[in-house]
Amino acid sequence: MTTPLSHIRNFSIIAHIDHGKSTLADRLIQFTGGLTAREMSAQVLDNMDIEKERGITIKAQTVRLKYTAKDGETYELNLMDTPGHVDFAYEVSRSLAACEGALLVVDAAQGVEAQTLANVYQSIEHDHEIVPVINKIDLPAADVDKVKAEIEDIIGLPADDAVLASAKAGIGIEEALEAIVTRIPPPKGDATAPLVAMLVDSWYDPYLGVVILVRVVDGVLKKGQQIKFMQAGTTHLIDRVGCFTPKREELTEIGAGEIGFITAQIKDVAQARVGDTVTDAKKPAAQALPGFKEVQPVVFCGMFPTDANDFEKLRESIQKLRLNDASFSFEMESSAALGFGFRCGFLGLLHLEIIQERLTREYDLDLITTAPSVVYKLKLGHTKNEAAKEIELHNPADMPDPNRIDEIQEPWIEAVIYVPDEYLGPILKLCQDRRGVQKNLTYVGGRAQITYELPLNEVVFDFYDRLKSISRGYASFDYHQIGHRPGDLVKMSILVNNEPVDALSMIVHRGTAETRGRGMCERLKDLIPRHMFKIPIQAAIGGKVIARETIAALRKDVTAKCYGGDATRKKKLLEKQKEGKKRMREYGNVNIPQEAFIAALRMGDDA
Ligand SMILES: Nc1nc2c(ncn2[C@@H]2O[C@H](COP(=O)(O)OP(=O)(O)OP(=O)(O)O)[C@@H](O)[C@H]2O)c(=O)[nH]1
Repeated sequence: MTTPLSHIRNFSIIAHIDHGKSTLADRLIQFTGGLTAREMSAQVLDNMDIEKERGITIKAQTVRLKYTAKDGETYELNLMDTPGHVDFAYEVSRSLAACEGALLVVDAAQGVEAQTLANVYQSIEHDHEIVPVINKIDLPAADVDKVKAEIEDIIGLPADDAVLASAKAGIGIEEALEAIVTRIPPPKGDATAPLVAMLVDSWYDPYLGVVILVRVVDGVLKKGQQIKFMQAGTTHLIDRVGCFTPKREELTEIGAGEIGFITAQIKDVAQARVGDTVTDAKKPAAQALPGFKEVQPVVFCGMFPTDANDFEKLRESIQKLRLNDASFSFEMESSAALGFGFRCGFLGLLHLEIIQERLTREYDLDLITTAPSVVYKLKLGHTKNEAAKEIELHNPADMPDPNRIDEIQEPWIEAVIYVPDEYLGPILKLCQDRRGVQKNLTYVGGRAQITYELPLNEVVFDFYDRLKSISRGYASFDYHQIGHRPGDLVKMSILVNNEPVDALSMIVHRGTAETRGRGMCERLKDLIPRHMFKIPIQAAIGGKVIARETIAALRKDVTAKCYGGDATRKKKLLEKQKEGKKRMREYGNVNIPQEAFIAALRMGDDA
């Protein structure tokens, strides 16, 4: 038996990072008896190690709670946890589409922040009923009245009846549950219509294969049913249906308005894309649900094993990770200097770092990650043998002959930054330095809301970190892509000991090339250890060197006395010095430590 629509409530919790979403979710689970105190681990919804360590939610999870309200009725509450970082915005959007309402958690000491706003607007777009929850009222710095005023002024939501809570201390939990039942509307749907369900999330489970989270809109999903994914066009036989309480529980069916999981002997998450519509294969719905969007990786980098013998291990590990994350892409790549590896695509730099960290930590791999790059569009003129064409460039090392390039286009974003007044000046300078175009600037209650258009390339590497450090953590930031635009862009090569290092080459704006080149050389100078010989580090555009640093020799330079002598003699001497040394990853005899590749891109204070 499925629960009647009137007794179902589907809601998510939206919040800025660290405002207490996961802690509140855990409390709701605990209060409704989903888990005994002993079963509650530190945080049940954030179930990946890295999520716990970084304190961020990556994959959306849904928990079904049974709550007997003060009206004496028992309700089925489906709580969706949503990721909080800009890199995972699409997953947030899908989760929101599966709900009728949201708890808006705002930190009583921090107040409304940019991510809160971005999520609230999305939630409002989905016609949600939003219940403000002012959390962390136990903190000495809590200022409930100020936060209420902010919710009303900035977001435009009535905050008089906001729930006052401390998720940590367990205050206001029942009030939050009552608000869910009384203020959030039940789902609408037609249990007798043909099956229409939204694919909200999918992940790989070693025992069950691909697990798919669905929100049934109309009809019923049953074990043994033949289903069809309308976008993918594939059909599958459902072998399990169930829900999480948060323990996995098997059911016989998931009815209209409900959220639950299915398995259907699917091997690869790429076959179950978030946003697809699930219908009955024999009695399909006339129309798919709106809003399906293929998520595209925006940041690319190469990943190579430090030890060439680990290539197969890297391939297997990447394949395993990909099983659980269809938004991450990879293809084989070979480089003269680095050997065999993979070119991988990510939703953002945080996504990249998470995957890199998992490969290193969970799969015990020693990796070299090349300079991340966004995707450029190139217009190429015709040659004797080839017609004019447009190509996408994922790897700066593949840049064609500049003479053939008619135009280079780079991706742009619109960013909304939210910052207390006193940090406004430095933030505007940062945006300006990153080639930003200011679109809007408004003040709301001592804070500025700034809208900028920026080239993604200038944001991807360390913009977020810089923003946080300039504003002592108070600025917040959210963005979406707004398409490609032509730019005066050039490829900058980095030469270490006169050898170009492909993995460090990057595409830069001509106007900032010199500053960037100088910055790169200076940072590399610190990152590369001293060797037996002097190492020139140069940044060059085409054949022209635009910046240079030199790493002094560690001890007496044995080649110094051969100036004017021939190159082979120099080489012999160097070979001799190298004898007996461990083989290292080398570029023209220079060993570059792996952290140098990303670290060199962090632009620091100079840009
Ligand atoms: N003092 C106090 N601290 C709280 C309260 N609720 C949560 N915290 C703390 O705030 C920090 C962030 O809480 P989380 O629940 O992980 O925040 P989150 O919003 O889920 O963060 P993301 O998953 O990154 O979006 C943790 O250190 C919590 O212990 C509260 O009511 N009072």
